[in-house]
Amino acid sequence: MIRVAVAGCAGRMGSAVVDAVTAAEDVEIVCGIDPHASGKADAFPVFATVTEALDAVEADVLVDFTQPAVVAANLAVALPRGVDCVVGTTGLATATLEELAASAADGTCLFYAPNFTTGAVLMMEFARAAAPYFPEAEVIEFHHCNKKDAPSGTAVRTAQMIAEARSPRVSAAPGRETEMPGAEGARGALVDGVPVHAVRSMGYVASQEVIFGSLGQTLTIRHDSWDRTSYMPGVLLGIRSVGEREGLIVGLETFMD
Ligand SMILES: NC(=O)C1=CN([C@@H]2O[C@H](COP(=O)(O)OP(=O)(O)OC[C@H]3O[C@@H](n4cnc5c(N)ncnc54)[C@H](OP(=O)(O)O)[C@@H]3O)[C@@H](O)[C@H]2O)C=CC1
Ligand SMILES: O=C(O)C1=N[C@H](C(=O)O)C[C@H](O)C1
Repeated sequence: MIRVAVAGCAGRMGSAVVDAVTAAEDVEIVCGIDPHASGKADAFPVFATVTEALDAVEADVLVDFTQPAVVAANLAVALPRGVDCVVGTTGLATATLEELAASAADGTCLFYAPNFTTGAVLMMEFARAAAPYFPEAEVIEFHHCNKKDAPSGTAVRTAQMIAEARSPRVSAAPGRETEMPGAEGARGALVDGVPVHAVRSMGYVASQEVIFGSLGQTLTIRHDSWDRTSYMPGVLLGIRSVGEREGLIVGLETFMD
């Protein structure tokens, strides 16, 4: 049995992780961590902080779906203790992930996936494949209105992958210089040179379009998560895989066949 602690266990993603881990036969929840849910009667103990949790309970893996402002502090407690971390919380800079991984005990893995759905991983891989052939590329991401970070972690990773793969030719699409006074941001935020547009609305879980353009043609790659169960096979794959790995790993594709 892989013993799992879930940080953010009362949240939208954390509660879905609790359900998925509970339903799986080879993994078990040993505790949850959530500041406003701690002490509530449950099938497992819930603590207010990761420190309290790991002082009280033996865990092999910490799964973190919390908030951009708190995730680094949670990982800074777990990694030096040798607890492998499976992280879905977005908003962490690559440099911060590298620093946290360097603080880990020997043999410990920090696994971060900006998106745990197979479909989004493929969308990013298709975008990487298309990037060399299209001079223009823009990302539009659509999320529920409770999301705390913009742009999304998936959009940032997509833009990075496009930037790495595209030819050095400069885009001919107009940028900030065309934005009208009072409408700054109309051309999106530039992430590694790729314009990213963030839509927030009731009705969405998570969707993204990557639009490529060249002479007389566009190519649109779109992915939709309609339900948070879409992330759970990827989260379970991460939990089952980190025990065999060490150091920083970014992206679910590392563990996909
Ligand atoms: N990688 C992926 O595939 C996905 C990533 N995400 C990311 O996961 C994160 C969580 O999203 P979501 O579930 O929607 O957010 P929620 O706000 O629904 O859940 C976050 C939970 O974490 C709790 N929390 C706050 N501080 C701490 C702490 N220090 N320790 C433990 N728990 C804490 C919150 O409590 P309280 O509200 O009381 O403060 C809340 O219950 C976001 O960064 C989101 O972008 C989301 C979906 C998929
Ligand atoms: O907050 C969310 O909901 C999601 N966050 C991740 C991100 O920022 O990319 C993954 C997915 O888009 C859902």
